[in-house]
Amino acid sequence: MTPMGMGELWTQVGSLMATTMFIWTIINQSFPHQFQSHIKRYLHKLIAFLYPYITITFPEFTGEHLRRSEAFTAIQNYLQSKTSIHAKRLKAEVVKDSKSLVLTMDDNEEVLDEYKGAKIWWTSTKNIPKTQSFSIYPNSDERRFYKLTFHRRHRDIILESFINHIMEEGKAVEVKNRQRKLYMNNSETNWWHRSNWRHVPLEHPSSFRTLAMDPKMKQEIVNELIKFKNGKEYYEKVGKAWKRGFLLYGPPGTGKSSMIAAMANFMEYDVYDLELTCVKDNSELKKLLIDISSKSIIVIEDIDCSLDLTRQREKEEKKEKEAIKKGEEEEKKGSKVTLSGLLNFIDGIWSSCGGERLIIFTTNHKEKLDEALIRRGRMDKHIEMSYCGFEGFKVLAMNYLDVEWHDCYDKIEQLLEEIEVTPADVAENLTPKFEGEQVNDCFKRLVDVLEKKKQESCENDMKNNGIKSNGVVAEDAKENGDM
Ligand SMILES: Nc1ncnc2c1ncn2[C@@H]1O[C@H](COP(=O)(O)OP(=O)(O)OP(=O)(O)O)[C@@H](O)[C@H]1O
Ligand SMILES: [Mg+2]
Repeated sequence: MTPMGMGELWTQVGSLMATTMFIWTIINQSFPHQFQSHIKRYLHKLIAFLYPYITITFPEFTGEHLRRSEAFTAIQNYLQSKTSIHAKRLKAEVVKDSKSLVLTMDDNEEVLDEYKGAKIWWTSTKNIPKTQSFSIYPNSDERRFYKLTFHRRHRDIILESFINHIMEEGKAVEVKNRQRKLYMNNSETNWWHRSNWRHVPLEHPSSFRTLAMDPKMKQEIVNELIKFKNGKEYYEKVGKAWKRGFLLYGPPGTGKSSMIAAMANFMEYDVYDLELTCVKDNSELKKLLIDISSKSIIVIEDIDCSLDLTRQREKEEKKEKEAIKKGEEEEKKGSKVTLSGLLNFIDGIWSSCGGERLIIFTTNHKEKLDEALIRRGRMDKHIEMSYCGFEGFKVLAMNYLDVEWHDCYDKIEQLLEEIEVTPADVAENLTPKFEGEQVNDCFKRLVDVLEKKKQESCENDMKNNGIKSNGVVAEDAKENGDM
């Protein structure tokens, strides 16, 4: 049956119902009471025979506080693709937190859907307000509904699995369409801005395709992320909170921040950039943690610089004594977050609320960090971001110059084996400096820079060896009593 056919059927059924009501009134007046119950039963059978459809209504707002219904939003998202293909009258709406316009079917439009062989009709309707009144809330009469109509023989399929199916599909579309956010912790909360986090849209273009690093390692990380994303049941089975810690370490400019952005884009997660020095104490840290949603990455960049957490346990006693000496005045300054507070943040009982989270620390000096902070289980995977190798260079050349191979590649490969240069340096030299700069010129600049670096490093080696050998000569001379 076409959607139009369905509409026509309803019109006919409407007039049939009116006729039935009319006959019913006559029966009520003319027939004795004992006949009425028989007639009533047959009339119900007749109506059910003529109209074997069931309707479920999903209103837009629910509850006393007129909250937007989750089911309505899920259906709106679920119907998007079907609406744009089948509906003739569409409505384009800007929906909160969505990165693009959402196309919905216009009022009184009808869309046919199918699920496991069952035909389903979706209609969008709106209650017209009877009275005009001013209110900050939508008029109680002026509410939209989605109506779901299906044949009663499909009752089980619809109620048992179709409703769950649309909720899941709708939520998945919402996650895909939402504008992801980059949050930073708010050092000042006041009565007009009480949230612990501020946010901006997350629009970093980094991806695993553009990341220059060992391809094997890259693939390993991607596989691990996929496993994590699909790991809800696995984490439940092993009785662990659904989160994973990554430690990214390596010299400046090797792509640690770019890796975080690539991970966020790949996972479609929000990023919470936690600046520890702005957090007053451990209890504020806990409050921040509670406000973090699931499907997110919590990042603490340069963890070795954030707080004096490095080898803190060793220093603990010494520090305590110093604190007493300096008095309370001194303690009031800066952050009072302790190592144990941070450890609790990562894997304490509170850290499991929310679920589906990655925690990433970055550092330039892994060796400076306290063992407890980075042990497996807290920072499950340690990823070294290192100097640019030939494979990484090829990715950068493709990104920046769209070149797969060039005559100078052999030379560059050899140079990259001999010297240490960061991907950031390589990228900078491959970037055309003016409109129309030739690929050859960019490669020549890079080769020149690499050769210069090689020469500098040779000179440094020679100098160091010289000092060393002079030193040895001096020592030998001392031993022999020549000096
Ligand atoms: N591995 C890489 N792949 C692609 N681009 C890179 C890579 N490493 C660095 N870059 C380029 O260099 C710039 C700086 O890199 P990034 O900020 O990721 O380095 P970092 O390791 O976080 O440095 P820092 O330790 O100073 O924070 C990036 O904007 C990016 O363009
Ligand atoms: Mg960085």
